[in-house]
Amino acid sequence: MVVLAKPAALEQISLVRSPSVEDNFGAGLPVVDLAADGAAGEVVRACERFGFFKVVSHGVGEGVVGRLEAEAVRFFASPQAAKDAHGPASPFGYGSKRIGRNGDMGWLEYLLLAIDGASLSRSSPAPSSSLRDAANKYVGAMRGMARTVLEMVAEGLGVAPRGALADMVVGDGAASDQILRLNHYPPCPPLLQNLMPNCSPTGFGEHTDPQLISILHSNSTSGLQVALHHDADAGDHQWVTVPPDPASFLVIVGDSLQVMTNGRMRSVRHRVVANKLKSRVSMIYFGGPPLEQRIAPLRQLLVAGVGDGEEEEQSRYEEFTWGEYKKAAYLSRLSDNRLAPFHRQPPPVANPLA
Ligand SMILES: C=C1C[C@]23C[C@@]1(O)CC[C@H]2[C@@]12CC[C@H](O)[C@@](C)(C(=O)O1)[C@H]2[C@@H]3C(=O)O
Ligand SMILES: O=C(O)CCC(=O)C(=O)O
Ligand SMILES: [Fe+2]
Repeated sequence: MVVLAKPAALEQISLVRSPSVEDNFGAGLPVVDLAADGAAGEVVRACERFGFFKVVSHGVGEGVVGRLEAEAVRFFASPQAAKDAHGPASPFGYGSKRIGRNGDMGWLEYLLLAIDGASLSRSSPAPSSSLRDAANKYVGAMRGMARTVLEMVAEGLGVAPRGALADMVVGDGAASDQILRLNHYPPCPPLLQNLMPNCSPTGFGEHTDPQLISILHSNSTSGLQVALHHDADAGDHQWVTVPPDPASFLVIVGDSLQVMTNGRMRSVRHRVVANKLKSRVSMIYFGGPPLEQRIAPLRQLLVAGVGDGEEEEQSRYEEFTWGEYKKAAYLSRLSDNRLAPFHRQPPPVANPLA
C-alpha cells in the first residue's frame, strides 16, 4: 500500500475534492440589480431561497475597492516578521492558518479589524495609515450598501419603518458591532498538487456568519463555495462554486437575520477552497447590531396575515442578545451549527386518541 504524506505546511488543514467547472453556479446564480425597480422583492426572494445574492449596480467606486485591495496585497506581501508584529489575531489583528481560538485551521492569512461607528476602531490599529485610510473609505461604502440592502429586506417583507433592521447596524447612534476582514489565500502548494492532484486545501472551512449580513468582495480568483440550502443542517448539501466577479459584491445572510425573520431567510453555509494556481484576496464587511440588541423575530412578521381569533406565529428561537450569541459563537468551532442550541422545540402535537 502506498501512503501519501501531506506536505508539512498542510498538517492540520483538511483537504477537499478540487472544484471543477461542473460545480459552478450557472444561470441560476441569484443576482440583484440594486438600482432596478422591484429590487426589494428580488432581495427577499434570494435571501429566502439561497441565503445570499450577487449585487450589481451597487454604486461603489472601483477606486474605493481597488485602493483597499492594493493595500491588502501590499500588506500580505510584506516580510513575515512585519506581519507577525500585528498578530496573533485575538480576535483582531493578523492571523495565519489559525481561525478563531478553537482549533480551526485554513490555508490562509488574514487581518481582522474592528470598526467603531463609521471607521476603523483605534483600539485595533491598522498596520499603516494608508491601509487605515483606504479601509475607512471602504467601510463607508459598505455601510451604505448594508443600509440599502437591509432597508430593502424590511420593505420586501412589509416591515415598517424601513430602517428597522438597517438602524441596528448602521444607525447614527447605534454602538453596533461591525468587523472588516481581509483574507489572502495563497495557491495550493505544488507538492500537494503533485501528490494528490484531485485534492485542494481548505482555505476557510464551512460555516455560517453569525451577524445580520456580510458583504464580500474578492479578486478574480475562484474558491468560494456555498451549500445549496435544502437540507444543509442535516449535512445533506451540495457545494456549488460561486464564480468570482471583482465588479460585484456578494451579500450573505447571517444567523441573526435568520432569527429576525423567524427562519424565513436562512444563513447560508459557505467555505473557501484554495485555488490551484492563483492567490485569492477577499474583503468582507460583517454587520452586527449592538451587543445589547435582542435577537428575536420582528413582531410584524409574527402577526402578519393573522386574522381575528387566529393565533400569531410563534418564534422558532429562544430569546438572546447579540452579546450572548456572539460569546457562544466565539466558543464554537467554525463548522458548528451555532443556532441549534437556540432552536425552540415545536409544541407537542395533540394525540387524537388520548
Ligand atoms: C472559529 C471561529 C472563527 C470565528 C469565531 C469562531 O469561533 C466561530 C465563528 C467565526 C466567524 C465566521 C465569520 C467571520 O469571519 C468571523 C470574524 C465571525 O464573526 O465569526 C469569524 C470568527 C473569527 O475568525 O474569529
Ligand atoms: O474569503 C472568502 O471569500 C470568504 C471568507 C468568509 O466566509 C469569512 O471570512 O467569513
Ligand atoms: Fe463567512
